[in-house]
Amino acid sequence: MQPAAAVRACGITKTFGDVIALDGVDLDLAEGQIHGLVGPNGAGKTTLLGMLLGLSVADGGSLEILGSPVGRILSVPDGVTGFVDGPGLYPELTARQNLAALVSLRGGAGRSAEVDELLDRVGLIEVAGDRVRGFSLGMRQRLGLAAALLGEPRLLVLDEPANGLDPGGKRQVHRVLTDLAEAGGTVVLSSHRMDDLAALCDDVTLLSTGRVVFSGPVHKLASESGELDYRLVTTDAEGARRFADDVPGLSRVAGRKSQSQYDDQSVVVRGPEPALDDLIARLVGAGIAIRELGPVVPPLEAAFLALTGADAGTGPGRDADIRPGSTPALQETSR
Ligand SMILES: Nc1ncnc2c1ncn2[C@@H]1O[C@H](COP(=O)(O)OP(=O)(O)OP(=O)(O)O)[C@@H](O)[C@H]1O
Repeated sequence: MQPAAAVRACGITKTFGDVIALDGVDLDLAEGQIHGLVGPNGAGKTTLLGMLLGLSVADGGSLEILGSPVGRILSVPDGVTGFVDGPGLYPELTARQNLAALVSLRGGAGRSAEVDELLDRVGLIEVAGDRVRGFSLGMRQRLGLAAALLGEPRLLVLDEPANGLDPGGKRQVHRVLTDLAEAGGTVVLSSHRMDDLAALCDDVTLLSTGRVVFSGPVHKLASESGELDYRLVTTDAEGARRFADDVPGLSRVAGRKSQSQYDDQSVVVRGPEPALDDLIARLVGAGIAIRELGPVVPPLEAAFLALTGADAGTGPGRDADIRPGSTPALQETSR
């Protein structure tokens, strides 16, 4: 049986004056899923998330949240929580008092055990008695997440929840979100970090200028990357270049200078995977060992750039194929 839909959006439009923020967006989120929303700055992610939180209404299209239709009024069903543009917190109150205030606003006095349990889950129990005014960005994010988790939401909506988090904090937040989804809750979050989305999300929706340009499993998005550039570091760079020039379908491209100690020994090639396999087999056959091999731009990032039309000139050596016999000059970048 298909899981029930937590969100069903069809043809959502939203304009701000002349700006079309959302332009016929469809979104189907199954219950128990973690869904990622990704896209360039200004793509419409926050606008869409705000709508799911009842902070704004669509100009056109239909929206159903947790089985209830949402009309043209600012409201969403019970069980929807989250934040966009950072969590709203009381700076003069402590972390514990912030959560307790929310509990009592919702008529749930006497649930202090839940408050402390949540503070513990997001890694703030040690600073539960400190005023939020002195909290770092990452600590505020953690507290905002704890606030959103009060009362066990059925749909949790988060705008860049990993913003400002250190690696440990990120892992903690990932665990909290995964636990919620395993318990049947639905999470929809935006992020600019493709690696975070890959680690966390079942499906992703890629928005570009208010339109959906991809929606589906993360691994399928990766397969939209087209041909990738691969950097190879071998024990014989000159030999590797010669072999690369001989492999049909493979071209050598100029690599950007990276921090790698192997820069002078690396070769960057572009082509389909079978051609890359052919090169590897030839190198190994010739006794040239491979020390490093990987895509220069990770596949998810490459897919993002390709589908949003943002890849022109961003790849290393784009439009700078190297002819056999020439020496690849590593390009300096400003990074
Ligand atoms: N309240 C508003 N008034 C006017 N324009 C707005 C408003 N909110 C959003 N926009 C515009 O709508 C478009 C989409 O904005 P939105 O904030 O949804 O994008 P985003 O994908 O979240 O971007 P970012 O990654 O930079 O946060 C942008 O062009 C933005 O300038």
